[in-house]
Amino acid sequence: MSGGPHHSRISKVVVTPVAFADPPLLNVVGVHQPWALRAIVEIHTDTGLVGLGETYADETHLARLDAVAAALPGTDPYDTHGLRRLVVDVLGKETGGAGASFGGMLDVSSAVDTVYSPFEVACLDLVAREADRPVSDLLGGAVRDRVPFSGYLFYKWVGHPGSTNNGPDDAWGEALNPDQIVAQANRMVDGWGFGSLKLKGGVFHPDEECAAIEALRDAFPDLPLRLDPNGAWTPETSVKVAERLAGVVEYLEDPTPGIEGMAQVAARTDVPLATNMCVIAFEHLKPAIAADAVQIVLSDHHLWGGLRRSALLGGITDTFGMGLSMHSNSHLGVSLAAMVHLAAATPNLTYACDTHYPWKTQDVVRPGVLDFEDGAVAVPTGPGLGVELDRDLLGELHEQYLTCGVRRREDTVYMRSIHPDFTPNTSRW
Ligand SMILES: O=C([O-])C(=O)C[C@H](O)[C@@H](O)C(=O)[O-]
Ligand SMILES: [Mg+2]
Repeated sequence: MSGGPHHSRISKVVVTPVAFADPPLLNVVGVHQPWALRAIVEIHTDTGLVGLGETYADETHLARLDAVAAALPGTDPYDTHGLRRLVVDVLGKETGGAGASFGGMLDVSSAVDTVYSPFEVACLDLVAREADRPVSDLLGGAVRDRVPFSGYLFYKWVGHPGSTNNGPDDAWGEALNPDQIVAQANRMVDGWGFGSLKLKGGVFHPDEECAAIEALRDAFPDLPLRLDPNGAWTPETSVKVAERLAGVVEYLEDPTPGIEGMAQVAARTDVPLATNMCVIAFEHLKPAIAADAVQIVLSDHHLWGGLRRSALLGGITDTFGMGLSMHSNSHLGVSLAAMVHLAAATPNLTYACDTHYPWKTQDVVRPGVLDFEDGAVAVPTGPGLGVELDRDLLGELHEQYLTCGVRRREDTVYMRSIHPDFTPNTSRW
């Protein structure tokens, strides 16, 4: 028998959809449903290791994850280029070559990136566990040992009308005016120690949202502030808001939709513009840079094709003298761990990252690793991502998925079930 080393192979892949209680957070397209969905990806090897990933769980996406999961056994967890080719191949077959949209908003290459991401993260978790090193070491090593996050403020209702999850009212209370937003910010800062704040806008007239930012400035004179209306304003309105909030916000995020609209605004203000809407895939970088449309890109490893491609994005923004920040969606601890390792190993990530983490009351990972102190999470130093699944909690949240009835994120549909005349506020003001 030859005495060469045994190279681990993927033996089994499990994708578990989960649902967790989500408060009624308002945004430009509606309101969060009572349940947020995620999928937890586990990749097992024939050497007995398990690597973890986390992603969205809309049913179209889930079907794609399952198709890739079925094709993975026997492959090499170190071969992430091979993994990507496999995802392209599987998605091509699944869509009959007709193209693949994700959640009705992303194009083919983004669907590949989005499906590839949790498998890549799980493979890196595996490889790092095998090497007994943290994932950040696979990304070039941590350049910081703590990753700062911003407190993510939302306008919100007191509770979900007619829903029993979270009880009729959640612990956060109503936030529909500047005083209530300041109260919410106090709770965020007191509980988590955040050193910067982001307000999700696009819900009310821009004058009201500017007043909320000004109230936050009065209440927290030293904290950097951001406002993100997700494209609710015209370029003209965006310029007016930028004039009003110049020197108050560190950046305005997606004030208006599209690279062209953002470029019109950028030409008329010195307030930096950030985006996680008009630059969401590599092919958007060239036109955005050529038009000088955005000064800051928000990375997101779930959308940009995993941790290594997000690191590549960091290199590109650095090359072109752009800022880099990090976007989030409602997520659990596996995603947070991956975000922390990526941020730790990205030298030019100079803004505090976004996170929805404080809004959730349930998780699938064992507690004690990802604690917020002074608004930052210490980079896990154990092997891999550094987080372990709690099988009981995973089972509980999977059961919630099975019974909750939600199968995709539909903020507008849910809002219309409460306010039938609602139309999304995109470019409304
Ligand atoms: O920065 C952003 O655009 C987001 O965080 C997008 C999210 O979907 C946010 O609007 C939300 O959770 O409602
Ligand atoms: Mg945004």
